[in-house]
Amino acid sequence: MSAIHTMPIAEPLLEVRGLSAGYGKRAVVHDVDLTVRAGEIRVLLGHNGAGKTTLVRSVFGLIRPSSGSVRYRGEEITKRRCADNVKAGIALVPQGHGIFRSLTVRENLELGAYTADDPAATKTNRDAVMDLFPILRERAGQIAGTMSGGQQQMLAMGMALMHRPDVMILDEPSIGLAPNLVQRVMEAIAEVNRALRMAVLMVEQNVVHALPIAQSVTVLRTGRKIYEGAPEPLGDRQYLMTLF
Ligand SMILES: Nc1ncnc2c1ncn2[C@@H]1O[C@H](COP(=O)(O)OP(=O)(O)OP(=O)(O)O)[C@@H](O)[C@H]1O
Repeated sequence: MSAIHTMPIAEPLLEVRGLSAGYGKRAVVHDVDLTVRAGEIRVLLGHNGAGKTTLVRSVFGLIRPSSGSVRYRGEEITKRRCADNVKAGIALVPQGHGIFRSLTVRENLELGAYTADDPAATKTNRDAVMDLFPILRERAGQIAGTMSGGQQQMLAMGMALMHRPDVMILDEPSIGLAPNLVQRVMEAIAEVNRALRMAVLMVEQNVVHALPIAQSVTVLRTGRKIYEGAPEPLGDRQYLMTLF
């Protein structure tokens, strides 16, 4: 008798269902479903203004959705405060890094653990983050704003990792970076995902650099989901053009 081998499907960590959100009376995201499974990298693609940032900020609790729900590990978290989401294991690295430019790298990492009240754990986590990003150890005493854009992005991720999240939401980590730095940042994201088995939801416009590290992809156009699936079909430029 032959056995049927199937890949185990990882449990869903974040489940977004029918989410709509906007600003005042203006609806920007319409009825979007999206799932992030444990350990995967899901890339959220779409043009400028497609609603990607609005969607991830709504998931994280920075914007109150007008309808729909967000569940984390099966628990309803729609409209929960973002500080509680951070404590529960969700991290957001905002567009433009969100670092404190006039503080040192070390101080930034310590501020990344601001909701933790265990100095010993903070030190252990800081050491672990510096093992993952050796440049942050080398530059520990440097003023963060004087580092390169790529290094600042690593620091922003390092700050998010201080809480040992299970899922990290990255909003356009490639923005403003030279192509060689984009490549390095993508490799760092893939490495963090592998080493920590941490799920990633990454907003990107840079299809060329984002697709190689994606395990699943969602594409938004004018606030609606128009593609959901594997990254491979999007490698076909002509097909991609029909979506964008
Ligand atoms: N704070 C705000 N107030 C009002 N409208 C906003 C606000 N932020 C974004 N918008 C509008 O919502 C729409 C979606 O913006 P959003 O930033 O979510 O898109 P995006 O896909 O992330 O784009 P980008 O790649 O440029 O960041 C845009 O038309 C934008 O002008």
